[in-house]
Amino acid sequence: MFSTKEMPSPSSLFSAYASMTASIMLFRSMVNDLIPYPIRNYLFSTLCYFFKPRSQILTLIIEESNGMARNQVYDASEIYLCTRISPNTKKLKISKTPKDQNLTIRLEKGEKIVDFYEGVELKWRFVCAEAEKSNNPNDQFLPRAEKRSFQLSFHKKHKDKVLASYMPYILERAKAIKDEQRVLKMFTLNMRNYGAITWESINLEHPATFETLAMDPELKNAVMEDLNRFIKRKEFYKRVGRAWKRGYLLCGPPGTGKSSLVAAMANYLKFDVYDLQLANIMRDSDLRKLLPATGNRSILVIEDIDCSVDLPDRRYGDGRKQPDHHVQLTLSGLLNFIDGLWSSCGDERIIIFTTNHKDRLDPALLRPGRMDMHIHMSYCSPQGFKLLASNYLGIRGYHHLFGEIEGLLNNTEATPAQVAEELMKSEDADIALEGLVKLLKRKKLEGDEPMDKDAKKFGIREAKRQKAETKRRSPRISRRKGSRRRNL
Ligand SMILES: Nc1ncnc2c1ncn2[C@@H]1O[C@H](COP(=O)(O)OP(=O)(O)OP(=O)(O)O)[C@@H](O)[C@H]1O
Ligand SMILES: [Mg+2]
Repeated sequence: MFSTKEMPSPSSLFSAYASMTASIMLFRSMVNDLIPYPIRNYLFSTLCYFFKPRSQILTLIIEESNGMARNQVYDASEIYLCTRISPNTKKLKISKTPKDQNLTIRLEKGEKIVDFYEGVELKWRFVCAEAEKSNNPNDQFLPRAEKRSFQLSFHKKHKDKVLASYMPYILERAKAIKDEQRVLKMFTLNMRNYGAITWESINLEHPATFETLAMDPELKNAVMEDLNRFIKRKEFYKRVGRAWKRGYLLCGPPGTGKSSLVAAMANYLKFDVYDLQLANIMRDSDLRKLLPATGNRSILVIEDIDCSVDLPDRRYGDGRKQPDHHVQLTLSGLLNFIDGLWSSCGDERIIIFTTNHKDRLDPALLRPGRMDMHIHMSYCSPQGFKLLASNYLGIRGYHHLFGEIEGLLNNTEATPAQVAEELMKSEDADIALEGLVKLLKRKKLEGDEPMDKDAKKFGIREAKRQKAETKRRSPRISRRKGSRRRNL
């Protein structure tokens, strides 16, 4: 403790302060005179660097484009953040183009979002700044472009986790969201003038799914599992040196759901469909052009393979016979194309052949290893009928006509298409099911149902033979013009 006597007087304190200030000013003016400005500036910023309190926050800047190319991390973040919008978000931009199925939601400038990943807090901010002025005098009247970016801030100690785990997670999630919203395309052949042939696309809006498909439940599961395995095995295919492709042969009578199954597969995998109508292909060179022009993640479908190939007398669309190099497009020729050219380009491809007559197919197609899975679509079973009744009429449980219908289905060959058609005739379940009972009884009376198993097999074979015979006799050109029903 100071006694009052020992305390410095205010006048001595003031004079000490005045002399210190004078010395500092003298020192400052000496420094200003002796040390040039850039060096002073450098020394000052270095001192600031050492004495500034250290921030524990790391901020990543994710810009929209990386020079000329778009930044995939930005696009993925934009998609991902739409799923993380909290009630605290104040402004959002929404839009929808005619092509979009859903509303597109985007953050507005300056909006913030807080996300949590494995216990780490991540703060996102959407930043929108005016782009730098262009030096090009022609651009001076154009509106200044915006430079958009996301700023992602988090504690420095999580840097590795964010870069190695959170970022890949965002890319993966964004891909899954995009796949879900993807509008599938259906490509068909477009004949141009002078015989040029190209793919033309429309949106594929076929509503068939595995849930709505009436087929043997075990077979349905087997197909779905096969597709799942195929999708997951990119690395496996690479390791064993095989092209990442899979082939299915769908066979069964007309109206058993082959085309519906193709659509269900496309909807399930979110793959585009390329419908290759072989009857329209005149030249080998068309195939060479068309097959590599198909996209990844797609299904190449060749319907009715039994009647599309081995046309010995292919003509131009106008009926003129092709001059010297008249082409016979054989199945083995096509398979060679598929094995060679098609296999060497692209990934995640599926090829599907459909046929009503497996027995008429070239053995080359049936050879083991050629098509990975043979799927037999058959007549409507009692189980299949129940699924259709539930889908079409909303009957989930019991109906008094079920017993009779199931009995009739066991003894008649009604296709799911025929059953579905009857069920669509009335919204009243009683009326629709009575209609179906009548149809099945009529089919039974007409003798569709043979007495025993062997006779039944013979009946199917005979019907097939007759149908094939009719087809063979009909002029080919009319088939090419589209007399075959295309359901996809
Ligand atoms: N298994 C099924 N499950 C549900 N609906 C089906 C089934 N099979 C056929 N249908 C109905 O019948 C219609 C025709 O079926 P689809 O075109 O799939 O038969 P397909 O086997 O391809 O016949 P085709 O051999 O004549 O090409 C479908 O649009 C669908 O409504
Ligand atoms: Mg079909």
